[in-house]
Amino acid sequence: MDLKEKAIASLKKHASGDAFSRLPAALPKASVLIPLLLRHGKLHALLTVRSVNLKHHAGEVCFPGGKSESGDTDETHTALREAEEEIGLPSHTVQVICKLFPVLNKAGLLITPVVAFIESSFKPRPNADEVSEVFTLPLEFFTKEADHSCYPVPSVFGPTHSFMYTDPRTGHIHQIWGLTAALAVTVAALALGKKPEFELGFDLDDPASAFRDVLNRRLSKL
Ligand SMILES: CC(C)(COP(=O)(O)O)[C@@H](O)C(=O)NCCC(=O)NCCSC(=O)CC(=O)O
Ligand SMILES: Nc1ncnc2c1ncn2[C@@H]1O[C@H](COP(=O)(O)O)[C@@H](OP(=O)(O)O)[C@H]1O
Ligand SMILES: [Mg+2]
Repeated sequence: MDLKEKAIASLKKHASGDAFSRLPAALPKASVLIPLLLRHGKLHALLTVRSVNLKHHAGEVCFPGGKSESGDTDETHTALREAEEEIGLPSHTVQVICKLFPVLNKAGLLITPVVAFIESSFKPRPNADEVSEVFTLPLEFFTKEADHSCYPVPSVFGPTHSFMYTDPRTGHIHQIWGLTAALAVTVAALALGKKPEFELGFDLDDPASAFRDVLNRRLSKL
């Protein structure tokens, strides 16, 4: 099996399917697309920098995504629609792999991560109202200790992870932390079949249990 096939097989083992379709319908929902691609024979992930003019998470690094709209058929549709709106990613060129377990953010938004492969030749067209920059980085970056720090402050699940990534293409230094870092670490570990060099805070052999526990704890407080 090549790198991409291995990643797909491994990610699919952790697919949540529709296990969470019976959560309270009143919970506001959002999706993020975690776009993976092959570059120079390695798996990479694509991230965006949010416009500084946005009301929420201004200037932060995040995956393409956003809130569910009434016309969306499901969580995957939301992720693909948002990625098309934000970075001009044509939905028909995306190979969706699976949905992972949803996470509840501090604002009470239930966020479903949708993992997908995109074409290596994709050229982003950022929508300047929402996205100021798009960059890709090797997925294995999220398994290394070198540019990583961890704070005991609880994030969506486990402690808060933070990475400082210097993009060799632009020289820009990006901080990737909180929800986005947690998702990136999880997907990197699953797709590469490689435990991070640092303590993650949950069992990688069964991330679903960690997600479910945190979600149930948060839901019981709503
Ligand atoms: C997917 C969102 C939650 C909603 O999309 P939209 O704002 O409508 O475009 C998006 O805001 C998002 O991905 N936010 C997280 C960005 C991030 O990871 N920032 C780091 C710290 S905040 C955090 O960890 C999560 C939290 O708020 O609980
Ligand atoms: N054309 C536009 N101009 C400015 N902001 C826009 C916009 N379209 C969407 N937004 C804002 O961008 C944010 C993300 O939207 P989405 O969920 O579609 O990704 C939302 O704001 P906040 O979440 O910051 O309040 C939304 O109001
Ligand atoms: Mg968005």
